[in-house]
Amino acid sequence: MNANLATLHTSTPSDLTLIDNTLVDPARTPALRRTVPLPTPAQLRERLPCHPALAHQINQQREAIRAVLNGIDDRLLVIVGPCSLHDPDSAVEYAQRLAELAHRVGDHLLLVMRTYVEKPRTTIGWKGLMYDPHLDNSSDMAEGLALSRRLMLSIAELGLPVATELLQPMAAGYLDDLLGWAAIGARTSESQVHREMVSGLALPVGFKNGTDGSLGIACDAMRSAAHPHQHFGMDNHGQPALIHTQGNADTHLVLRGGHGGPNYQPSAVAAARQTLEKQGLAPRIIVDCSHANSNKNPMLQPAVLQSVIDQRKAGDRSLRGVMLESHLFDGNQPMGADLKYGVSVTDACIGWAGTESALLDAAEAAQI
Ligand SMILES: O=C[C@H](O)[C@H](O)COP(=O)(O)O
Ligand SMILES: C=C(OP(=O)(O)O)C(=O)O
Repeated sequence: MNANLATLHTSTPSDLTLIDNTLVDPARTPALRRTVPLPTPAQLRERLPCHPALAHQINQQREAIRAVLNGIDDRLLVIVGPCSLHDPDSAVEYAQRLAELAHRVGDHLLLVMRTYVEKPRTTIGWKGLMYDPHLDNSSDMAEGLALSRRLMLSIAELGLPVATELLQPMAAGYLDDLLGWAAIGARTSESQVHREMVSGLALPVGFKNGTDGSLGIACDAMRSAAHPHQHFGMDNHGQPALIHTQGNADTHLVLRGGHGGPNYQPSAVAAARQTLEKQGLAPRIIVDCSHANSNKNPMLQPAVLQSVIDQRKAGDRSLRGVMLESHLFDGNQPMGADLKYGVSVTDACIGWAGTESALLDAAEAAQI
């Protein structure tokens, strides 16, 4: 017999043990999978409630974002903030500065804070505050969920609309009542499960083009999410459920560039607009000034923002908003023991000084 085959582990029926009504081989299964119970979305919402006045504010913010996306309000939507939140103190300090700036530029720009607590990874890496709030691979997700919700509540209390990427559909119920806007990222726009989830969300959602630059998956996503779905899911009490959704009419395209380069230039935006129109989709476009649109060089983001403003001034009203990755200080840093305050631990960001000046310039340019 082949020596490799002889060393293969083979279980006999008597080795099998009943765990959770499933017969498993205990010599193998525990090493592959371990489960830790988490609170349900309803339990977390009860512990950290969104009180009626705040819920009313969030509904009004969703309406304001819809009005911008639909061209009823001529302001530019600006979804701005850290690539990821990793430290509550710097997140709140950032939010305080942004809330103050939001008032100053509010006649021309509608500011929404990126409050990203889940990170999609190309391969592996830190997955965000929700998954690993102590930043040490201890993966205290119960604390991560609570901390994420607490932070979003604090940011919303400052009067800012809250934006995030919804990456894990089962986690959406812990946070979605606090969101003014959400993104489906480049790595998940093609996913049926995400499209189903979006079809049941009562908020505006941007679908990003794929990492290869393809618009088709985001357009398909918008068409799919506009429809009612019946899908498998979990209700807010943690019960597996058949979910019936109504369809979401408030989706839009987010151009983030791709492997072939940026797609914010006038020719790329015109092509995107035509693609949307050909498919009967509303020409609502947001440009992500970061990622492949800035070749991951955060210092190029203001130039991308300027191009969007110039295109709007030249008459392109399909451009309804921008995204910027911004933190208190420029750049990023590797995850480690001595983290610098206010510096991103994921993608490099533009610092507050550069952010503030780019947004003040944008507001001024919008009035001319
Ligand atoms: O915006 C963040 C990153 O671009 C995204 O999470 C992918 O990151 P990674 O390629 O470092 O895994
Ligand atoms: C991951 C992000 O973007 P994308 O999906 O475009 O890579 C992000 O905005 O954090």
